[in-house]
Amino acid sequence: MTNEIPVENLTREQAKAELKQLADELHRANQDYHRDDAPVLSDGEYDRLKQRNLAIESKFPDLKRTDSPSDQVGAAVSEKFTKIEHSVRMLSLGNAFSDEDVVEFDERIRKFLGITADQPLIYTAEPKIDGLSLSLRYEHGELVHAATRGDGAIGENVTANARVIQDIPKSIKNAPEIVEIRGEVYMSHEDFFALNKAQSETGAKTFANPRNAAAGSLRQLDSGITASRPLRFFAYAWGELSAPLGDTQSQSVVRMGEFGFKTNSLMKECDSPDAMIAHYNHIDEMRADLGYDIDGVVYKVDDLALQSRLGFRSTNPRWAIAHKFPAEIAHTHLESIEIQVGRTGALSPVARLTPVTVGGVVVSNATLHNPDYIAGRDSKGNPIRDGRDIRVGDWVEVYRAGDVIPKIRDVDLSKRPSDSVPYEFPTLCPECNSPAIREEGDSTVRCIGGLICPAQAVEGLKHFVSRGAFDIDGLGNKQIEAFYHDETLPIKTFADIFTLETRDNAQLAKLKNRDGWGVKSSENLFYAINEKRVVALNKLIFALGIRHVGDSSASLLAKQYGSWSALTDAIDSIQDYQGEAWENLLSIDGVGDVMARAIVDRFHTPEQRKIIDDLVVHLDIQNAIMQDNAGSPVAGKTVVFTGSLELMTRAEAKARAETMGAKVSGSVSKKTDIVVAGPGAGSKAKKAQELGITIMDEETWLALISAT
Ligand SMILES: NC(=O)c1ccc[n+]([C@@H]2O[C@H](COP(=O)([O-])OP(=O)(O)OC[C@H]3O[C@@H](n4cnc5c(N)ncnc54)[C@H](O)[C@@H]3O)[C@@H](O)[C@H]2O)c1
Ligand SMILES: [Zn+2]
Repeated sequence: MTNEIPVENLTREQAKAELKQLADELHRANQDYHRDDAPVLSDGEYDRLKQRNLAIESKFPDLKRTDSPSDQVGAAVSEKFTKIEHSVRMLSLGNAFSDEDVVEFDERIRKFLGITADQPLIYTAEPKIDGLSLSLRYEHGELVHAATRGDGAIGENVTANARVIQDIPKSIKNAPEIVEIRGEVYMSHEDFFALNKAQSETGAKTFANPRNAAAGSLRQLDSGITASRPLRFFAYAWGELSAPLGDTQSQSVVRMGEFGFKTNSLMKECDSPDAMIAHYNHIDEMRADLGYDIDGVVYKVDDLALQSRLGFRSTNPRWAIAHKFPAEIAHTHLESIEIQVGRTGALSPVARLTPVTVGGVVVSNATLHNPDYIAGRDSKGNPIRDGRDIRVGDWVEVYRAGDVIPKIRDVDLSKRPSDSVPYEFPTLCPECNSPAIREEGDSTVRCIGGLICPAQAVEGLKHFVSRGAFDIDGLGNKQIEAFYHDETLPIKTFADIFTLETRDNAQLAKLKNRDGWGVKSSENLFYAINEKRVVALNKLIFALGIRHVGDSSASLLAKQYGSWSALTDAIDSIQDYQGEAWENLLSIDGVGDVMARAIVDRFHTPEQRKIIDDLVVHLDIQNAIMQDNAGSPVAGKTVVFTGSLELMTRAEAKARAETMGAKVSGSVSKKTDIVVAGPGAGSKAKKAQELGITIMDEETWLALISAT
């Protein structure tokens, strides 16, 4: 919704229609998030839609719907659970997104209560835990039931599950007859990572963030599953009480601690908006080191007598507000910088971060682009971030926009450790120790090791088998990694893929004994590989993974040269990036100097060339219909030369035929279209005659192909 109309310009009609649409969208988002633990929108986007809905409603109060999302808490309970009606409603919180919002919150409260600016008013400020809320009812000190928030009035009965959470006491001492303790069920970062790892090892579903993991784990029908999940609980509020727990918010929380609940040690009493904001900033700074997710800071009026005078408004208490952290931005430590080597040898710096949840997703890596970006320069050499460089140990600002890879936007110099040193970009490839070089005008540093570099070799193989290239069923990234490192039956080069079956049989079917492979799956793999021995020229060129040559460039090259031999002959004849063949290559629309050099370099480097030559002997490469030959009389035809040729050599005849879009074959079959027979043509000409195939002499053939 980038081109949405500003709220002040909306007509009544538009406002009405949009309120309907927002109600639907937010209703759906609430169900995805609260009932199904599977949000589709990011939290930032959800908050934005909700704010817009609110803004439209305040401009057109009479258009506010009866099912307005502003009046709803969470989502209706899932049918999976029995229901529990809350004796005191479980509410949501109003939001503050800026410091001004906090100041206004204080002003509103003072105005409501008639407390002037010079009179004291105490607030508590505490982390807003990003989990899901749970209400625990104790009667005579015994836990009798536990319920999720649900839609605020009716929650899901998760009593059996609450009983298996360690932080939740089964009974409490010295408590009033009826006590409802409310708080947040959450999962620590460490436990979240361990759970996801275990889940993925058993092929079970993994969770996007600790909140979803906590919600998914609590809302289980089998409490055995809940018990196996490391859930934690912080107490911060209460529902029905037969006697108060204290006179203030702070006292009540202390009392809950005495009952045996965990309470948050970062809760602080503040006497002004400034103090609240200062504590918010302090908590923001600690955020990355807490070990669990928080998404803001909650401020509450401390005095419970004032809280009850303030009361509620729709779905929120008037006496509290959640000051949210910006959803798509987070701050964290840069623990180290790692270099990843890609298929083209590019050394990509990756920041390893202390995990932090940004926009609902846990982020532990971010791209640092290239050496310049780390040093604080853009591609033109202009300073970025005012020239601030990025160092290991720094405190950095991470952001995500949409679904893109997280990035580091800025660094806080005030938090830089005094012993930190500027990052030195490696001059050797970390994978193969070959020199890593930065070419003129290129912001990227590259390993020159080519396919002797294991990183490039593995990435090159992954590309080779990818869709759009050889696309071999059953041979994906995971299998390539495994085969590359396998000792008995390795795949180190392209050709190794096509010799896999022979090598395997020679070793008495080793593959089928390997982990994850059986007779059937190895046979399937060999079948899939054999199917791909016949390959279109453009696919082969693309599969080689030559730098700058994507699939459309590969098709252009294939159309230009028509055949593999024409292509290699042309490139082999190029010297010092000059001459006719070089000019021809450059003349292809879409092939520039940089790409042309990359192609020539690839074919002219002996080790690299050997890899290609070793590969093509296993393939049946199909010619491309050449662009210029769309009208060629022999385009797409299969030609056989037999007998001795007098006007040209065999190699030349083949190359020229291929240049014209024909396919040259060594033997005559039903698929043959033309047989060019020179003197002494024997059995092939005879067979052609029997099959009724066109037979012509060399001269006629030459006339035919030069006619166009
Ligand atoms: N991505 C989505 O599609 C989607 C959908 C719905 C909701 N959401 C997210 O949830 C938020 C709204 O959910 P909400 O209704 O739970 O409101 P909320 O998260 O803004 O605030 C209310 C909740 O805060 C929790 N909380 C944590 N620590 C607390 C503390 N110390 N004191 C008091 N309460 C504390 C309680 O569970 C309480 O119910 C949105 O802002 C959004 O971030 C996202
Ligand atoms: Zn290398």
